[in-house]
Amino acid sequence: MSSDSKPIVLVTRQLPSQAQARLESLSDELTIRQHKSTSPISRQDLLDGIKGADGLICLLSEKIDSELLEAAGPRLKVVSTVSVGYDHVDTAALKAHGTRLGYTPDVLTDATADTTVLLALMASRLAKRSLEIVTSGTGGGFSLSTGLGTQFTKKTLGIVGFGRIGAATTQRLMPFGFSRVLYTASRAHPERAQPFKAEHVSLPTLLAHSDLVCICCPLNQQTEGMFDAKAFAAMKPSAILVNTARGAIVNQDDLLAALDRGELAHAALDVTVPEPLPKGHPLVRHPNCTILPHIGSATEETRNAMGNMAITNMMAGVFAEQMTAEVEL
Ligand SMILES: O=CC(=O)O
Repeated sequence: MSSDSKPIVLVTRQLPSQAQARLESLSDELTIRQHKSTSPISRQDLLDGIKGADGLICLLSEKIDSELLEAAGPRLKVVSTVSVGYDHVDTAALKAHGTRLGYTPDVLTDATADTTVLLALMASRLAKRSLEIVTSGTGGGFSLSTGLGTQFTKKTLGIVGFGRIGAATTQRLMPFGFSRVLYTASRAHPERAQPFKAEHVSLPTLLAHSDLVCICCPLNQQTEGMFDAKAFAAMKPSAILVNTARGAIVNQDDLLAALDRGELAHAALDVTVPEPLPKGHPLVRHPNCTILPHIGSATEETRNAMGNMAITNMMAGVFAEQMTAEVEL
């Protein structure tokens, strides 16, 4: 194919190594424009790079809206996001533009559930405090009565959003000894819940009874700001909150006030608004808040699988074929 007639694809980031090699192997079929960096593309470079493109591979850091679609022009057939969440995409604008949307569910379920467990254990066993003591050299060694965390034996687990990641998180946490599992979801999932005897309850009931609350739901109009002052006031003062979904599900000002008031014991967050939080942000400094830099799916295996699925979705979109995972717009 001559370079003039080859479809043009914009890729907004350096992909993980195996996926990058596959992308480069497609250069006979595609004209690839790539922001070959591990840092986000600037908005201006995105708007310039998308002009006349047939396909886009993007990340959750890029806002896909009508301005971008207008800059792209009528050839843009597919947006393929390297993420399971697509709250950064204006789906109505995409539909109106006649552009398909690919995403990467399933392949990141295990890694994200692992990260949720990691944060739950870090919070329950006060890992932030212990790491700081060792790093600052202020620790006095083994202590019988200080630095004591809590354990999950005979406690109640609350899962907010009982999709693939919520269920995988529950499966991993059950061996820690939870005696009861509650979940909220827009509808009951009896089959998914059955192995754990998980009970479908309202959010207030889940918050009132859970010792560990894990947010595993997508960000949308219903869930934005769902964890606000009222929700924190309803939690057990001994409870731990883990968020590996999206930062905007939690009202961070309300969370800070709730932690200061002792309305919950600890918040462990993989996601925040913005990402990263500015240096010295009160939540970063808070002794009862543990923050990771959005590493939910960050394993070699998973990120390569996500990159590969995004390439497959992009190719299917550009050549009018069936995608591995397409969002119904
Ligand atoms: O947060 C990551 C994703 O949505 O894949």
